Amino acid sequence: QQALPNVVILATGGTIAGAGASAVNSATYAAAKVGVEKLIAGLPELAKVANVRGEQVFQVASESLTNDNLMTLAKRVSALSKQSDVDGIVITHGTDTLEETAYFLTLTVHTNKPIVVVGSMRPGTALSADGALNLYDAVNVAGSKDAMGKGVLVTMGDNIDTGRDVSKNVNIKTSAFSSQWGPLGMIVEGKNYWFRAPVKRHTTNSEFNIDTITALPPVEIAMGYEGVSSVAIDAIAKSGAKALIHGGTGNGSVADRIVPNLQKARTDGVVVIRSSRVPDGFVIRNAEQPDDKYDWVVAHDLRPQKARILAMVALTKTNNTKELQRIFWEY
Ligand SMILES: NC(=O)CC[C@H](N)C(=O)O
Repeated sequence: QQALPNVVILATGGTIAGAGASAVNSATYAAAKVGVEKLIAGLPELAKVANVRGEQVFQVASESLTNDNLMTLAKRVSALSKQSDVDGIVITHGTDTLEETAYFLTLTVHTNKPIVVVGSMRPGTALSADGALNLYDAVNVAGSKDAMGKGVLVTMGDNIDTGRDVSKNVNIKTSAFSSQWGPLGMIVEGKNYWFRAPVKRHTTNSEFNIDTITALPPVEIAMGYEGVSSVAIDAIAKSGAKALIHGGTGNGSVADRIVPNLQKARTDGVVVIRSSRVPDGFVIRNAEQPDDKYDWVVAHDLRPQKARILAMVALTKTNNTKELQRIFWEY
């Protein structure tokens, strides 16, 4: 149909493509089973709001996605976004690492067109499955002119969140996804209701571009906890990692006994980035630890797994810690 927007669904697997043995299997099921053609055929309402076509990019549970997968997906999104016969792109994705992929696309794909990442918490075979409405919402948003220029979006549970801010904060429940700074809006019966817009740099305003990224450097994460030892930090420092994200306690605090190990990692050329295991709030530079003195970077409000994504992308351009800190403030 002429009047409808053209939306491409890139399917990667996850529970939204999952199947259980019976309708009561909401938690015990196999992810990444149903192909994109079947997903589209199972939701005839999509054809009323967009000309939809699908591509099966992967068929995996998202915890198994690799950096290479991430680049393959982003390059495909970028290529499609340049096509005049594509108005918007939806990526169906497992929810476990959806927030990381959404942030990666936010940082690296240069387009104004809506890109929407979506998943579900229950397989389509389950009672009260959430995937159908989430996908319907995603296609609606991807085909909407008013969603243009807002970066990469996530439609879960009627909300429209930014790919940057959103995280999986609950497992099991369908209300799994939220952003500490709030959603941008809601979608109800196919209509978008916007309440705010993102201020962090994204997509067309990003200094990073997937079209010119050929490899992502290894970046690892070490957690902070009572009784922490230097085992993880020392192993990471020796592994060839270009950066180490420390998911510290509280405001990114670091146990005094492992500070020398982190200092050594830094002296040996590993970028040390202080994040926090506390989901919300943000890490203050030179509070808890003297970051200027140690030449460490703070992760702003990014959780360790999001800080890792930004660090990998930023390190494709620079390993200067002043530049990296600027990047962590801006994106
Ligand atoms: N709800 C889900 O999508 C989780 C399924 C699976 N662990 C994944 O992330 O792909």
